Amino acid sequence: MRSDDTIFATASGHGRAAVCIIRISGPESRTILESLGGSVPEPRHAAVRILREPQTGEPLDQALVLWMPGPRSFTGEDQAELHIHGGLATRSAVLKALGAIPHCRPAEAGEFTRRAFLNGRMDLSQVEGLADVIDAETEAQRRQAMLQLEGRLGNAAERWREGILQALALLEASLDFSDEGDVPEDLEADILGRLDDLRAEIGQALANRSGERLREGFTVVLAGPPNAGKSTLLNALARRDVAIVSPIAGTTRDVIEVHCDLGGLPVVIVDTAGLRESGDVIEQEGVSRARARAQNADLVLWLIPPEGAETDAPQARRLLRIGTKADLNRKRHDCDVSISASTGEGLPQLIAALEHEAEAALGQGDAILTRERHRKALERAHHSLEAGRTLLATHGPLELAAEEVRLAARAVGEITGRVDVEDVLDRLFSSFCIGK
Ligand SMILES: Nc1nc2c(c(=O)[nH]1)N(C=O)[C@@H](CNc1ccc(C(=O)N[C@@H](CCC(=O)O)C(=O)O)cc1)CN2
Ligand SMILES: Nc1nc2c(ncn2[C@@H]2O[C@H](COP(=O)(O)OP(=O)(O)OP(=O)(O)O)[C@@H](O)[C@H]2O)c(=O)[nH]1
Ligand SMILES: [Mg+2]
Repeated sequence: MRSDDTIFATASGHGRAAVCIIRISGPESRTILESLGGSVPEPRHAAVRILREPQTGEPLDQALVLWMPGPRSFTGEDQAELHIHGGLATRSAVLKALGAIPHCRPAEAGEFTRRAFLNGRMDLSQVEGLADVIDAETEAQRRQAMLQLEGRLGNAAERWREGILQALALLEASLDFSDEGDVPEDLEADILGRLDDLRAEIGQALANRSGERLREGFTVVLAGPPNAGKSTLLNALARRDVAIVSPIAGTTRDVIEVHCDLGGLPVVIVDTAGLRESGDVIEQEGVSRARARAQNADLVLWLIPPEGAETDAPQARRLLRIGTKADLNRKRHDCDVSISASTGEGLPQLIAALEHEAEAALGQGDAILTRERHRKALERAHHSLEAGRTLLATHGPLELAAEEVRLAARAVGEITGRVDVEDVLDRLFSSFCIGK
């Protein structure tokens, strides 16, 4: 796709709506605004215009228009916005008129943000933060994403990279000045101190895994024998009728996921097939999916009906035993919590326990790293710093020590995209919606 095209897209939702925003970015933006709206308003000041079909002069709509010349715009290039009436025919008429303008084409998913990145308006970590702001479903996710969009991760990564490059400069200088390959003692101690400090800081960021989990949500799998009341509990927690409930054992076969907000924290509740040996191949497939999900869950709720469970609980990282159907007056005493999804008894306690578990695992958004990509890059940096400092301390070849430090700087640079990250870009930008 040509990056000197002028691109346009609907930036608002796609149904019938009160107002629809069409955004335009690229060199033809000003000309387009003139040919549709007659005249261009003051930069960044909204003005009302009648939009007309450029060829025929036919009025298409009344709109609020914005002119945002580059580089002081979201994309860093000339941008315009049309805030039109949100009817379907209005939208297609305006989009059709735009499509007929030379060098002007519909935008690809994430292309506005890609241009903002390419024009240096935001770094890669901020682009990820923006994607997460759009996808945030709970308050804690929004807060974490917003901190990343504001540059918390990017600034830390840049600071680390500069520190590593300074240590590298000292190392390279000593390489040039020492004929024996020996670094003066005080300089060696200085470089070692710097490398160790950086390694410790990066190690600290790596130690906090809660950012990734907050981004993805805390996964709770409901598991238990058939008829234990798993789907009934899912419906109660979701407060809507998501899963089919019946007195027939083996009702649920597919894995059903519901995203919940528990006290601002994202919790994904997963209903699964009741665990039992079954001759039915479809049910058996459901059972093996249930076991797999339980194994990967942050928490398994093992639901035990009054009559008990014939099967053992599945393998799980963490498991709470929940006695179900407490209203049947046959309460079990071998459980962490007793509930009745019919009467609501015990549900507040269960929800409080879930909130507590989620909070312990997700923290309060104080983690700097939020994706596996960040962790992988910093693990490589950490490893190279370690290798570099060991080579230096044991008077190994200085060239090799310098190379390790160089690798560390490059690995940290991947976080902001200051070094080649081509493979990451396509995947990241295509995860955006069209118009962003
Ligand atoms: N109508 C509308 N709302 C929107 C956006 C948009 O593009 N259009 N955004 C986008 O998706 C977000 C806001 N993002 C933006 C970020 C920077 C600039 C910008 O032009 N910044 C200039 C300063 C402008 C000024 O100070 O008046 C700059 O940083 O130099 C614009 C939008 C959310 N809301
Ligand atoms: N009395 C009583 N009955 C319940 C309660 N919870 C569920 N049931 C009933 O138990 C039966 C099974 O409930 P489900 O929620 O479908 O059980 P399940 O664990 O999802 O079962 P499978 O999908 O077959 O594994 C239904 O008839 C429910 O109405 C409860 O708290 N009290
Ligand atoms: Mg079920």
